[in-house]
Amino acid sequence: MTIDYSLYLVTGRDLLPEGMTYHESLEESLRGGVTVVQIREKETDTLEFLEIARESKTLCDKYKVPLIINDRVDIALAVQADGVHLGQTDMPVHVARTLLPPNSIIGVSCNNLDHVRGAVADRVDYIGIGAVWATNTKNLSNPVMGVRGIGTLLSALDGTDVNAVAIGGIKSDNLLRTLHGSVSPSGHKLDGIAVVSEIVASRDPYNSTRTLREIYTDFSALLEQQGIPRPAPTYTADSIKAGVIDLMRVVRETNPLIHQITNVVVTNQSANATLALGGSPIMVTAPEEMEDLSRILGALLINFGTVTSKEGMMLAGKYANREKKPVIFDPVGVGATQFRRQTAAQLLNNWQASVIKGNAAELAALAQSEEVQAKGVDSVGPGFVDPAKFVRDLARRERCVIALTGQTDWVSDGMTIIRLDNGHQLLGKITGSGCVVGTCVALFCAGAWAQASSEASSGKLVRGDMLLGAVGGILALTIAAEVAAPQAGVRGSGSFLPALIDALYNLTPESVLERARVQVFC
Ligand SMILES: Nc1ncnc2c1ncn2[C@@H]1O[C@H](COP(=O)(O)OP(=O)(O)OP(=O)(O)O)[C@@H](O)[C@H]1O
Ligand SMILES: Cc1ncsc1CCO
Repeated sequence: MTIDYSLYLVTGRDLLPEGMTYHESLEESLRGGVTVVQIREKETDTLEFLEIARESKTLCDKYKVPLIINDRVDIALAVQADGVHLGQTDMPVHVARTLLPPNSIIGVSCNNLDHVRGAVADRVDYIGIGAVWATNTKNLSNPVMGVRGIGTLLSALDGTDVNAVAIGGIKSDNLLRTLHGSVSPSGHKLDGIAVVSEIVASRDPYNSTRTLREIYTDFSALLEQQGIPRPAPTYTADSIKAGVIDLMRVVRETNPLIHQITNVVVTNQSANATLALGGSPIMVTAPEEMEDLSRILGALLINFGTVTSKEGMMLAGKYANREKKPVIFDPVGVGATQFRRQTAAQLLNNWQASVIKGNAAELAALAQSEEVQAKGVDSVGPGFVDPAKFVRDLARRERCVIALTGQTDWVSDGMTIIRLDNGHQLLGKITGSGCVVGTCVALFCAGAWAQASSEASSGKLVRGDMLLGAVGGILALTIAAEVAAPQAGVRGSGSFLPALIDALYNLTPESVLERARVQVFC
């Protein structure tokens, strides 16, 4: 039997809001579009469970939705349910199979690779993987694995026809993030998501279900679109330059608020660079402020050069994702310490970056490559043998734009690769030039966000062309450096910095068009 796992409801009567009957809640969620129903009644006596199962079966039949019973093979048999869902300590799959009619659906809960391998060997129909997020729902005491954990387990399903549903704390405000992030490095995706309290505890289960359905459908439509090859070439060097000067105009006209959680070394120069290019900086770190800020900001920059509030970084990215705002991540010195490696992994598990920007050593550490070595926050040595392939592969793995900085800058969204050859060697002589690149990228991404329509971002985790935003930010700073360095007052790196801010302030579209050295590879 083939079933649509996309919106899998797990019931739990203990979560029903006061005044809402089980029957009413289930019927409303079926009307709203749940595609599978699992009844989970851990504490209920057999007779009561049987009654609930009968009532559910009648309702599910009415809406032609399959009914799965948690744990109790006898109840599934008694009400002729479509299948059972088994936990790791419930009846073994092969025993359940001998008891159930042929073609019954069998699903198993998995929270580690051994569970998944076991389920594949047992030829189950689907696995439930979780918990994705922390949850208060009773009976869901599985370890929280985050979207990256889900992706790792999905790898073990490559080449099989076992379906996968993620479970644990999935709500309308993290669904898109869950769907985008829960992908294995080989590209294996979820077949559905299981929801408990967002629907069962809702006073309006019909509309709660519709909202989840809409998000799922938009995401699926986007995936289908991505399967269709793009007409090549989508970008040319000229279209990139024209797009960048247009973003420069949008930034100056819209004066976006750029929220920057950055390091103490560069905070002042980053705020001044933001103002010089026409944006408004806000450099706050307190976790309590993140939700309010997410609604008004144009882009968020998270630079962990000096981590002062990990919680603030966690929340800021989460809320920015919810608002489809650009999130620029600069994992400064990520390879330098174990703490930094762990923090980067935790942050990327919590939110989706729109652009990850770093020097060769930082991006190598993020990609777990030994090819480039670090000295604290600096990159040492000649860099990657094949930087174009490196940025493209990392962009595919992280499903975001990657900007690799250095004497030559490389940017990719996983399809297009762009090489940029502007800059000046004095940029390497001031601290935090890479950090200010991150600020400029955030500004141009905010411009891209302001320019895009909300319809065009349907199903996407961020609104606007982040590839163009990343290229724009890099070109603005590197071209400003070329303009600043030969100025009469510049006698070394000390006087270079204020001249650089002046050059950002006076940057003209003409000088960007004239100087930009852009090469596009598709
Ligand atoms: N020798 C150079 N010639 C031209 N441009 C350079 C040179 N060095 C750096 N740049 C430019 O400076 C910007 C910052 O790059 P870099 O890779 O040095 O950052 P970073 O190492 O992260 O800096 P920091 O850690 O100080 O913030 C890049 O966009 C790059 O184009
Ligand atoms: C020097 C330095 N140390 C931590 S962050 C930073 C700024 C450049 O990355």
